Amino acid sequence: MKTPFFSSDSTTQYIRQKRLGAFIGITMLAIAFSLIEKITSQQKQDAWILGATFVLIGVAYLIARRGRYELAATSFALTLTAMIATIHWTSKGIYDPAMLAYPAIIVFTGLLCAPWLFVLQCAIIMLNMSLLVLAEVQGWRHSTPSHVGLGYWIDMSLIMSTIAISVGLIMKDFRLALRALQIENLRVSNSQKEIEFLATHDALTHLPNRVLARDRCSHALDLAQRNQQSTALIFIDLDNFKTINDSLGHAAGDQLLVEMAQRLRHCVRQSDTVSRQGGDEFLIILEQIGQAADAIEITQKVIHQISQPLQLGHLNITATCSVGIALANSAQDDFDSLLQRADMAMYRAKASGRNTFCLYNSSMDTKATEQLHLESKMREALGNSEFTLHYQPQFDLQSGQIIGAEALVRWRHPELGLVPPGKFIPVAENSGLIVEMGEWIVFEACRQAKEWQSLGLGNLVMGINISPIQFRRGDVEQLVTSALNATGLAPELIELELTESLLLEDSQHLKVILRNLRQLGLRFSIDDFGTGYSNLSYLKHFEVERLKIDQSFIRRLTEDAHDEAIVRAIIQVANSLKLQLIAEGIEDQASLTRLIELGCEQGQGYLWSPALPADEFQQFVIRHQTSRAS
Ligand SMILES: Nc1nc2c(ncn2[C@@H]2O[C@H](COP(=O)(O)O[C@H]3[C@@H](O)[C@H](n4cnc5c(=O)[nH]c(N)nc54)O[C@@H]3COP(=O)(O)O)[C@@H](O)[C@H]2O)c(=O)[nH]1
Repeated sequence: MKTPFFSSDSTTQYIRQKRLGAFIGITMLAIAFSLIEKITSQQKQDAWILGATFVLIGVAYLIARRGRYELAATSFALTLTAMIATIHWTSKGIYDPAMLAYPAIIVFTGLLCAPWLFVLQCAIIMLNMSLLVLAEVQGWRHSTPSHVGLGYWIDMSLIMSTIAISVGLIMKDFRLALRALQIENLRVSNSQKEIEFLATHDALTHLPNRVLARDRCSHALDLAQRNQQSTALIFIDLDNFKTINDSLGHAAGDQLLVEMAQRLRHCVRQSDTVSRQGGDEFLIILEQIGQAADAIEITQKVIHQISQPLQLGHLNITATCSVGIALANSAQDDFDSLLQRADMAMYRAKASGRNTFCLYNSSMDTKATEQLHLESKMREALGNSEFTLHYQPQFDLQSGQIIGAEALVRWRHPELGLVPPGKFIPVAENSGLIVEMGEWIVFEACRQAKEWQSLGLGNLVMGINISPIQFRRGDVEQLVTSALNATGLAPELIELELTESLLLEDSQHLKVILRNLRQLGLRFSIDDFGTGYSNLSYLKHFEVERLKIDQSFIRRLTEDAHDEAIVRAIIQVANSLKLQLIAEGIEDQASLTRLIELGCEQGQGYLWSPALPADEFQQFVIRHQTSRAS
């Protein structure tokens, strides 16, 4: 139902209810005064009418108190109309001061009652006045002007003050409603501005988003074309942002992004655009630049600024970034093509060790196409069972016993032949395919280990390489648990080989997974130990059983004093941390002898055997065990 006041929301409803009470109260007071005056001046008829009206309005008041506001307002309006009409006919007709109350009653009904009542009331008043005038004109009734005296003054004053107070209240409501309307308008216009801003800007950093960056870049490309200049797109990706976010929390991550956004803004001119693409990726569009050297200079400034220390809570953090630069060099270049090239260059910068930049060149396209080609072949290979596992035996150097095997994946492609893992594992990692491939590897390695155990080959520990990407994108805990359940292999016979770079991420998520797997009984080793980082503090946070000395140190062990020094240091670290140690890549007797002298306990390498297909490995172990027994 349509309501006669501003709107039907709860605020106006409240105002209407409050006003109904006030109007009834004021009117009852005025009628009470008038009633006293009529009684004292012996105007019995008027006194009866006023008395009846007082009672009826009192009833309306009680109805309102019970929450039936519509009914209360209707009875109040009709009672007043009936009272005035009756007074006109019983008292001084058209000369009666009660005539003055009509406008107030009309306003009241218009404000508080239903529209139909307003129309009905106006019709009743018009009809009543017409009949009064008709009666006067026809001489059926003769109205005498009011006697001007105290009674007249009281009637007029009561009517006028009732109207004045009611109008005053209405004006107050009106002003309140106007103010509410203004505030609402302001709020709407602010929200509209905010929506417009967010359509083109990033909510966290307030930098232009990709939509605006695209627009600015197109504009810059047009301008550069006209002025025979170039446009550079710089793609910035913060290194290890996920680690910071995971370990310090999202609030700290947000603070870092806001700070980095400000630093980037300070690196460029006002006319250049700094944009946030999402996550930890930013873009800079350099307008009207002359040559690549200009973009490189700004990129170096960016790398320097980003690597300045930053206070996050109580920690002093140093962030770094990897940057790709692409320069527009033809009229066909657009935002998307530039972005794709800058992105490729950024990945190249990441691959070459992070905290550096790379300028795009066309050879990257060839490499990228090759990788895409390999990636699609790998997807097919997974379906066609072209992957297989080879196993390299691992030895106890004192006893000469085989203690385990490392599972190493191989790809036999029908046309490409045997593709080395060094070529396809990085592509699988970049594309995320390593997750699916890794699932197959874990299941197959567990199945094979169980089979050998059942065949009586002994309790060989199976080493399985797990890529950091599997921890980030896959569910390693779930994977290993289901592989163990499915094959029935004892968890102690599995060793997951982790990379140093993974443990350096120091993520809470990783700690939880490793702790849960350790509780199952699994072992862990650190692969390629010694190649990565001098800071070994991560060994405190992650419990591992074994370090694997990288083969690059073993290869020149007997020729290079440096390598020997490193191997000796690693052996000392392992001894003091009470960790097992295995040297990989042992190819000759001299290296083996030296390693035993230095105190290394375990080894693997071509000296004994390369990684072998499962059946050959089985024969190898049987031969080895037989020769040792005889
Ligand atoms: N995530 C996974 N990564 C895997 C898996 N299988 C292999 N890989 C990784 O690929 C890289 C290359 O592996 P591969 O070509 O198999 O080379 C391994 C050995 O064959 C080789 N090796 C062993 N002994 C010798 C030796 O005496 N001389 C010599 N020149 N090479 C030798 O070394 C590689 C051992 O690698 P790792 O112990 O892992 O460091 C390699 O990085 C593999 O990790 C997989 O299933 N998942």
